[in-house]
Amino acid sequence: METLDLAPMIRAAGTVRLPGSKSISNRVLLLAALADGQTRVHDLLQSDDTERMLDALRTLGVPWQHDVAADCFVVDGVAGRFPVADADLFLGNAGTAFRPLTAALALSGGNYRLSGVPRMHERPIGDLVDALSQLGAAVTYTGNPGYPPLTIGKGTIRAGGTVSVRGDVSSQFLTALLMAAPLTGVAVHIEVVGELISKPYIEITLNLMARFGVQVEREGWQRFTVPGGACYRSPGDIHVEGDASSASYFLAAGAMGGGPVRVEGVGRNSIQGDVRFAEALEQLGVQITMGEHWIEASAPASGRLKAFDMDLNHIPDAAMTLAVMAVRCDGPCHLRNIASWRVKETDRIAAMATELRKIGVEVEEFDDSLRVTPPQTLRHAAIDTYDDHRMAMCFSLVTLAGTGVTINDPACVNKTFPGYFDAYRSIASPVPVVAIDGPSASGKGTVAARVAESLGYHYLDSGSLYRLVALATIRGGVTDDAAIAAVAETLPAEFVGGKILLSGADVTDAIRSEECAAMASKVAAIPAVRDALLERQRAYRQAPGLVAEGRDMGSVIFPDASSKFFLTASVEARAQRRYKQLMEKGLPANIDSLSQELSERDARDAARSVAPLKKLPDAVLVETSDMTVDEAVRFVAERIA
Ligand SMILES: Nc1ncnc2c1ncn2[C@@H]1O[C@H](COP(=O)(O)OP(=O)(O)OP(=O)(O)O)[C@@H](O)[C@H]1O
Ligand SMILES: Nc1ccn([C@H]2C[C@H](O)[C@@H](COP(=O)(O)O)O2)c(=O)n1
Repeated sequence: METLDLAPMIRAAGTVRLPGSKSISNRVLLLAALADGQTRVHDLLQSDDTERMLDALRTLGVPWQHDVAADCFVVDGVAGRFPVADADLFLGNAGTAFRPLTAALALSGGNYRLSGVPRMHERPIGDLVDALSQLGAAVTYTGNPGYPPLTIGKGTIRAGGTVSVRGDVSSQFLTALLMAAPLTGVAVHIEVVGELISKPYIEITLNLMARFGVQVEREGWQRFTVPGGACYRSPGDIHVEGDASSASYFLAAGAMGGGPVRVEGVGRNSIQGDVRFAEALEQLGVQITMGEHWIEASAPASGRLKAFDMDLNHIPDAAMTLAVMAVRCDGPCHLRNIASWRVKETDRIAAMATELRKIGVEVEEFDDSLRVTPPQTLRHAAIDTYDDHRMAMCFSLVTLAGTGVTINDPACVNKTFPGYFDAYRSIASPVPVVAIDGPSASGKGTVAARVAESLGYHYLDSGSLYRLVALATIRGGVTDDAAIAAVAETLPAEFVGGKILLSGADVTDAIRSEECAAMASKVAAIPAVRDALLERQRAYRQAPGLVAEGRDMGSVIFPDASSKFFLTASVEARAQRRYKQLMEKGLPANIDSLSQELSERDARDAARSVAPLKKLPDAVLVETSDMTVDEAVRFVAERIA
């Protein structure tokens, strides 16, 4: 499985042009296909879900082409009758393709077989099939009753009458019925049973049907009438708005990372319900400004995101973004009325709870709500994404809450936003790292500590971690690699006020012995030890920045470091420095044996197979043999990017 490591971010600001809305794109494609005349669709979302719809339309004999020069998709409508009357359609996990196509094909008088990925076969469709049956359609389940896959036969469509459909599981059932109703040629009255959820999505459907010439009459949200004889006519050109759900990640980034972050493609006049995410952000104190086609978000003036308790039924997709923002709020947050999460790409309530807990958040999970209590600190975790694009995009935001994350299967964002991570990195700036590597006694510790102090950055002496493992190993009499790695995994070390503690005891001087240094070099060659210490070292990357020194800071731990240095000096110069250091501490020393030990240690550190000591091509070489400490510090400080 592919994974993506995201560093902790220090701020977010900039502008993102949004990809087209998934909900609008797939509705427009189907309406354009069913319409009379040619439609030129501009700004169509190009992603897995729209590809499923485009593939299906091609299989059904609807002519369409991508006019690359004009940057639009041209669909030649079939005026309500698909040319291919017998076909197999695979629709992946695209609910916005599966439900409307089911309805349109069920009322088309052909024979079709519709299937998807395993998760699609777990997503209920029974309420839609029941409603279509009331109209005389012949739809049967080929797997579990109530779920795809489906077989559609030639039904006998009944004239007039009223059909009822449940509105409290997925609003896509009503959308599908509404869009397909004109194919019957007769008036169709639809009554919604139960409280209609996600109403803004129905507004999108009605708005787009009107753009294609079909006006639906409605009485509140309970009763809809599609008039008899209604048929779709192409509006000629149609523009797809930017995706308001995708906008939520960037607006949240502006709120969590300072901002301003502007999204272009949706704004004040959007027909998408998820633009109301901006109102939800305002309740958190976020500063929002809006134009006709853009929205901008900046952090609250107070600097604190306010805790919230909100009914989020009207913005179910964007609500996921709020669940992750809750980790930075100033108190427990309750997300209510989100039961529809359970039947989306995955059970999003369960998935969100599981993954938030991995990063150290306290989460209470209820049937239709989530309560999130922000922790003092977050920890790094590998986030499972459940083949759910929104899980991947949401969890990128924890990088603005003080920790890095690993996103498993990041390509799942292709469902709606193939370029998501590039767009995110274009507005989010990683916490800067100055990586200083080099051999023993080259002066990297001294220089790194001074540079960190002058910049006000955190400081990581990575060698001390290997020395601590070495000391624990010596003291515990541990010899085999697996046991040494286990020591590294659970190393009970603390850094308190300039002192280094192991199991609570001060070992600041003990880890500096030559015996410990030699052992450190040996345990550092064990791959499992290095793996065990990896995230522990990365956790030092915190705002406002980090200066990290060791052997593999620039190559393995922080390969994206903003500045990299390789500090070195001749063996003679380094042996002299170490000799002086020991003499000052009143410890016995011998120049020749120090030279010998340094050379052996350098050779071992440079020859090992994992993370060997070496100068990277992108590191600045600092030859300190003839430099004073002050000169070396100045040399580095002047070259920090
Ligand atoms: N440019 C320099 N000129 C003279 N002495 C220096 C210079 N840089 C460092 N020193 C001295 O050399 C000694 C070793 O330096 P330091 O501990 O910083 O090296 P190091 O590379 O971090 O070593 P190790 O990897 O063993 O921890 C210190 O006493 C330090 O003051
Ligand atoms: N990033 C690091 C840091 C240290 N080591 C190993 C190699 C050294 O011999 C030993 C002690 O380091 P020092 O305190 O002298 O910097 O630890 C490493 O492999 N990778």
